[in-house]
Amino acid sequence: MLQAINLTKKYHNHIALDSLNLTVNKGDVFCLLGQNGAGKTTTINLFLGFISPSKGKALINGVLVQQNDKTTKKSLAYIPEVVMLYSNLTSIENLDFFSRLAGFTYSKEELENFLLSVGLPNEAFYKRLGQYSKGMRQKVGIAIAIAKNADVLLMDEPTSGLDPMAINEFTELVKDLSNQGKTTLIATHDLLSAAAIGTRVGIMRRGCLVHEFSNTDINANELQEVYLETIL
Ligand SMILES: Nc1ncnc2c1ncn2[C@@H]1O[C@H](COP(=O)(O)OP(=O)(O)OP(=O)(O)O)[C@@H](O)[C@H]1O
Repeated sequence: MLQAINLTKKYHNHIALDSLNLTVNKGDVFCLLGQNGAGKTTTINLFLGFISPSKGKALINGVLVQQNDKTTKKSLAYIPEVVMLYSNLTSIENLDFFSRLAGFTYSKEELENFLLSVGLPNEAFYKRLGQYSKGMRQKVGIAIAIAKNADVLLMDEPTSGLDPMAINEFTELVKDLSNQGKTTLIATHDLLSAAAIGTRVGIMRRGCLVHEFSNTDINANELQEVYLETIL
């Protein structure tokens, strides 16, 4: 579970995030929408402990996030827009390396099963990442998150630059993870994906969360209308 309590980040006199109150429960996929500079990445960075709040708290599974404290990082996986992996290693080697870093040692068969579970084709397992598309790299990133046993996933612009087929595969994968009980927070500009994946959707404006919907409250067209009204 993720919680923000009056979470605030100031840079000098500029408020990047203004008293955010948010709870993302187990199994929820919360999609944060908002224009450039609305405060989405700041929110993610505060949960990651990359930056510290000026006021308020970020909690992961009830534990306070603190910069340079590894406690909350163990239950977290971060999928950035471009997943950073070793291009000269295969996906199996990357997965093995990052799993060991997180304290897990898996057999070859177990590693292959993680990659299969995210929909990576067998023939890609032993190819170097340098030959992978963006969508395939992202799948390896998600396999690493699963292998690390992370129950909270933070994603920043995960569908940016993906083709429609890859977006569709990503959507199905996130839904599966949600059904398995993962807690997911996604910062995105992709309204259609947010409407398709989000169990909840929030719209930010100038550091504030100004709207919050459950997926049963709103469809993609209505979401687009509210979004456009919000940013005008
Ligand atoms: N290190 C920093 N120093 C000063 N201001 C910053 C810093 N990081 C972010 N900001 C400011 O904080 C505000 C929120 O930025 P943030 O990156 O969270 O927005 P965003 O919603 O993720 O935007 P985008 O969609 O472009 O990624 C912006 O006004 C940005 O300029």
